[in-house]
Amino acid sequence: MTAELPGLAVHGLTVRDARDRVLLDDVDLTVPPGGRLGVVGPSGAGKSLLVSALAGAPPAGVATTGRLTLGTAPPRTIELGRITPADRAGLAADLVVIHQDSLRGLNPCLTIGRQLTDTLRRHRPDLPRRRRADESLAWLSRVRMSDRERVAAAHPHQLSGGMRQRVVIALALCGGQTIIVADEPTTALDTVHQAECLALLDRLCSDGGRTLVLVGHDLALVAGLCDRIAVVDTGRIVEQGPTAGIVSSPSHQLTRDLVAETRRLRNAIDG
Ligand SMILES: Nc1ncnc2c1ncn2[C@@H]1O[C@H](COP(=O)(O)OP(=O)(O)OP(=O)(O)O)[C@@H](O)[C@H]1O
Repeated sequence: MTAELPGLAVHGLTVRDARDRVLLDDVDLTVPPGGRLGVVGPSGAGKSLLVSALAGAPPAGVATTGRLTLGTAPPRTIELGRITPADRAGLAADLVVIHQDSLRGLNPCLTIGRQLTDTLRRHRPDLPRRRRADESLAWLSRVRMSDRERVAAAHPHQLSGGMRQRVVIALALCGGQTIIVADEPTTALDTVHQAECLALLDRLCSDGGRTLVLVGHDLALVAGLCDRIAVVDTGRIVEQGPTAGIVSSPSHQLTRDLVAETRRLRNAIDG
């Protein structure tokens, strides 16, 4: 990756449903290498559609146009309206999605250890086979699993929701992809586990210099991790800029409402 290339850029992303209703409207977003973009918006704004388009996997029944550029050297440009199998393989090598529902990110039939070694085999073929099990355990330590041998031997349903989400983070990061797209990665968790998972994501992304797109509806949570924020409403980016500016002087009414709600909650907690 070079400094001139974006980590990730999407241009003119438009998604229409079968009745030609526009669900995402000419979305442009750019994240520099190692940058962190938060995408915030209310329910139904189009956040999940954006994530699926970035992953090159729009839902069936919608028509997608636009261009995705991944700033690897050489840069990879993908026409989102006609994704080829080679595009999909390239995307999977560079970008990984963390979903809000940990069960969706895990195979219920395989142990956690097996899922980690399979991911390492697929994405890090350079890693000798005999080292995969140790590397899997090392990733379980990195996501703060105290009893990592037990976790490695467990199936997903034998773990708590917070543990599963930490496993999902380990699985997403162990493959070495440089771009992480996290779709409300902690929504299903209580606030303590939320904070723990976000701190992990923060640290592990920093360690690897990874590019992060963090999608969510909670402005405070997203602003805590990201250097830029884009606000999405009914399929459009209504405002974007550095986090400090968005929070201190929001210009769009939706952003003002989100900031006011965040302040109200903080004041209520502070008493
Ligand atoms: N497969 C689909 N076919 C048709 N319309 C869809 C499809 N998926 C989503 N939509 C519509 O697109 C709009 C945006 O949906 P999306 O799921 O992206 O919202 P969201 O911002 O992720 O909401 P939430 O925060 O509640 O998950 C909604 O009006 C939704 O009904």
